[in-house]
Amino acid sequence: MLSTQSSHDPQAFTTLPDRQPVLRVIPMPSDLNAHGDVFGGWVMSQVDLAGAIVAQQRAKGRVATVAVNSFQFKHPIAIGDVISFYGEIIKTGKTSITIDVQVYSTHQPQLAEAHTVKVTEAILTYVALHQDGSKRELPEH
Ligand SMILES: CC(=O)SCCNC(=O)CCNC(=O)[C@H](O)C(C)(C)COP(=O)(O)OP(=O)(O)OC[C@H]1O[C@@H](n2cnc3c(N)ncnc32)[C@H](O)[C@@H]1OP(=O)(O)O
Repeated sequence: MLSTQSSHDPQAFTTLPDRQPVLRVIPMPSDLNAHGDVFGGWVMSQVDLAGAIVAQQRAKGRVATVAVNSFQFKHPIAIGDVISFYGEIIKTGKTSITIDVQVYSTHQPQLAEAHTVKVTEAILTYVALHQDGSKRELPEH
């Protein structure tokens, strides 16, 4: 049976951050696991993309993911939910950029009873690359 609720727990309900998301997508039926919830690997892929968008802006060019430092799935995502990804730089080094990615799921956004739940938190590190794939120093801001 397909899951149609992100979370039944009103205590988990929250509001979206007051800033633009990096990415906003709706999962499709092909993104579900055998139990009808959105597959964790799909979420990880979208989180990697969202973090990479922020890292590329800071690096002013190509980056690669060097580490997934932490990843927590806090609540399931249901098909049809609108998933919003927010990314923030929390650390930079000589060649690396560490991004905190927060993921929110909004159920039935078109209806008055819409609700939003924070579903995932992750921290990833990216490295700035030359076109040949070797690492490079981050540019000044
Ligand atoms: C969106 C995508 O591209 S997904 C693709 C999947 N990712 C990839 O294919 C990347 C494969 N990896 C690589 O090509 C190489 O490891 C590179 C080019 C990214 C890095 O080269 P290395 O010689 O290993 O780099 P090095 O060990 O010096 O680390 C580079 C930086 O990453 C940081 N870093 C390396 N490993 C980690 C880690 N596990 N956690 C956090 N930071 C790390 C280092 O601290 C360093 O940061 P700094 O320069 O800001 O001090």
